[in-house]
Amino acid sequence: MRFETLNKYVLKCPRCGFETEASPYIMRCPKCGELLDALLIADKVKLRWNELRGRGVWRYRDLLPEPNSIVSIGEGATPLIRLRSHGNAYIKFEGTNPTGSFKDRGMTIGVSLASSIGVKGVIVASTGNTAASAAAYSARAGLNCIVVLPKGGVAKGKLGQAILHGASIVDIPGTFDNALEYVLDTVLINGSADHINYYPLNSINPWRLEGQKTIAYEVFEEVGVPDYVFVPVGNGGNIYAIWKGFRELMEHGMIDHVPKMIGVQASGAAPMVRYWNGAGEAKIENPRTIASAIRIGKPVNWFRAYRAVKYSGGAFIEVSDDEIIRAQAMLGKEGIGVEPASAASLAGYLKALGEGLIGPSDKAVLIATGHALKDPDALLMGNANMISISSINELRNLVMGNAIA
Ligand SMILES: Cc1ncc(COP(=O)(O)O)c(C=O)c1O
Ligand SMILES: N[C@@H](CCOP(=O)(O)O)C(=O)O
Repeated sequence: MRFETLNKYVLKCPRCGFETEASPYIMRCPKCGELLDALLIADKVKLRWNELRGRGVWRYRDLLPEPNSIVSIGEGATPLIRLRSHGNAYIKFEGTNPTGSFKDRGMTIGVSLASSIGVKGVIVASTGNTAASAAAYSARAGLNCIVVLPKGGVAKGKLGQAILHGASIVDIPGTFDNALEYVLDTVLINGSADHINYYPLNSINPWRLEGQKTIAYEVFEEVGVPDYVFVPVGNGGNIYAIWKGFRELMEHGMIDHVPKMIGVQASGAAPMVRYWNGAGEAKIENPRTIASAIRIGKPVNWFRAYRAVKYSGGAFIEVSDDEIIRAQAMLGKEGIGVEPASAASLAGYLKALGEGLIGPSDKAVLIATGHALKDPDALLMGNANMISISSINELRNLVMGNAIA
């Protein structure tokens, strides 16, 4: 069956070269099992960069799937904020997306596609943000949504969002890696989801990642090609998507090189760093970190993430939970509220600067993937500037006087 909405794409296996007509359902290579890349066919793309209209993800529709009807809540067009403390570093603040994370860029494409192929609902495994986003977009589309979560492993804000948007919440014992295994074993047969009424929208789905690649397009419009892009890495889809976006700009003659992609992981959950350093497979058991969004031991997109870093000339680095929390507080002092996983990109940037991996004059974009309100417990662990008073006079003294530093 031919899918008109995807007709400017082909699906290709990056490992064995298998190629097939684009389909919303086929996600893994039927020959070797690798995740398939959705590649634009150059002569089917009519890119009119100077005529781009609108804001956000769909501004770049020339380079995206084009479903008949679009399910959108206003995703993308996030601010790029220059750090006061480090003038060559810019925060791409994905926390301003409709559900507070970069996942919305992908869900607008994924849920639009799900809607146009006529499934009953969507299904995801999640550490929380994918669940919140899938729940909101499927509610918008009038589709059911099943979210499979590691019991006790999801921050309250995200769980609350999934509840608010009416998702069916299934929790399982174990980690996110177990949850994803449950979902993939349920929905994929020979790498395809064509037999099932619930459309999988984790990052194995190459169409969802097409939405996330628009981060690269926005960065390009805002500051050109930075020297480095720092990305927190969990399941590994986002760093690949951003690299793919820059690669496509290069393939269409808009730029002549891509930025070096730096994948940042928490040291207790750093399978990509382990693989990068030649210390074993990109897998660890029992990942541990305060940054629950990236508490992932077996990144399903490990090969995609690896290619993004390797072919851009970047690196994978790890940061401790203390460094993450310090970076979160530092951003807080600049008025930018991010959840712990998102602060990993600043923590990684500071580490890379400190170790001389990058220089202070290099232009770096740090992807701040999710909003601070996602994880209120992490915020409440910080040192509060709380002062208890019991009279108006005490407040007057504070305001008039010297009691507040
Ligand atoms: C806030 C946040 N940051 C970073 C990540 C990591 O992204 P990826 O899984 O695409 O590597 C996730 C989810 O995985 C996330 O929710
Ligand atoms: N942090 C993610 C983990 C799942 O990643 P996905 O990109 O495969 O959906 C989440 O928010 O659940």
